[in-house]
Amino acid sequence: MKKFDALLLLSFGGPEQPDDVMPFLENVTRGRGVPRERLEAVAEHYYHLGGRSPINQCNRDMITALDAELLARGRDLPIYFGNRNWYPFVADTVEQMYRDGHRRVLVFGTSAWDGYSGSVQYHEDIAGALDELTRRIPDSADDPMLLRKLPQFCTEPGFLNACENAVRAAFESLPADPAPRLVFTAHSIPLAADRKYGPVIDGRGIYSRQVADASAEVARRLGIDDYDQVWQSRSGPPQVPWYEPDICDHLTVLADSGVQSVVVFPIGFISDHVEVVWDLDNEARTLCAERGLGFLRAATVGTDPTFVSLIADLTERYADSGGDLDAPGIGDNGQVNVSSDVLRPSDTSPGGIQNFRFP
Ligand SMILES: CC1=C(CCC(=O)O)c2cc3nc(cc4[nH]c(cc5[nH]c(cc1n2)c(C)c5CCC(=O)O)c(CCC(=O)O)c4C)C(CCC(=O)O)=C3C
Ligand SMILES: [Fe+2]
Repeated sequence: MKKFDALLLLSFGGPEQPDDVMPFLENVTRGRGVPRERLEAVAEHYYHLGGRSPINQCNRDMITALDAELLARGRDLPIYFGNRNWYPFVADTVEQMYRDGHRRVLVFGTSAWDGYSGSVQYHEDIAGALDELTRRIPDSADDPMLLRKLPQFCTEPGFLNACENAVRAAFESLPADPAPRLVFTAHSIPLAADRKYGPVIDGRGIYSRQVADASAEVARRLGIDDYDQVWQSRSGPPQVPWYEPDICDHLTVLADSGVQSVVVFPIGFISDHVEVVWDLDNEARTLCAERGLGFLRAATVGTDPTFVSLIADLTERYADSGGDLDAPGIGDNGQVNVSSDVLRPSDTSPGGIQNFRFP
């Protein structure tokens, strides 16, 4: 039986220079009904940052940190980098991995959450890249490749620990009195989109419930009873309902109600990309400055050793437990041939462990 012998870090991608911005945004929004005006407004955010998103560098930093951690554990597992929306595109990376001889590949996706954007869309990316591989290298059918997507990690203690560390560090850097208000934020999505990925409980889909549950758990660990969990970076046509309140509207309400300072923690994202450095560090911070509301944005989990360690744990947990090509592909949740001693209850959920193979 072949062993998993490489890891693919699969992410969103971002532009590297001003000329990349519009083509990148067109890739992101193709077929998604985002109004042109919203696209142009978002392009401005990227231009303000020099036409460059920090996301690719964040991911490269993660690869460096993870590489060191895996080596320290005695695992020599090359890590490759592929994206959905910009270079290096995942189909090119998967082709390169194939040409380099890898046939059993683990995939780490850079979103913690279930639902379409965080999980299903990454599954589509993997399936699409494999499909493309069979066109680019028709012979690959005779010597096929298996990609195994590691599970969503929003309930993993390693992730929650890293979140807790980030928020605690923010609070410790501020005077304790008056206590700042803790505000969690994540990417808003349309209510209808959320309800497509369940189970739906009290009208909410899995993504919004996971964000609420993870926020509650981080607050509980910190002994904070009173906090808010809000949304950010809404797009889409105005008549379509998305999750609210928006972070900026909410900060206005807090300022009006006499709150003096806030710690904003972007629990929805793992690195300091544009939604964080523009929407929070710029828009939300400016609004707070105008309102006289103290603002501190807690760090994303980034390359916190606790978080890097979690990814290494996930890698090790699933690397040694079978890579047979007769394992079921996507849609066959719960039947992937992971040995039962490592299988977690959440592995059999849609965001759990998934094998993808040709075709
Ligand atoms: C849930 C979620 C995550 C978290 C899960 C995950 O991390 O994957 C996430 C992450 C990200 N979203 C990002 C950027 C963008 N998202 C957009 C649009 C949208 N996001 C959505 C949801 C999410 N997005 C949705 C429902 C849309 C509407 C269009 C659609 O239904 O797909 C648009 C188009 C313009 C606009 O409308 O804002 C852009 C440019 C970047 C990269 C930032 C950088 O470049 O540094 C990252 C990490
Ligand atoms: Fe997004």
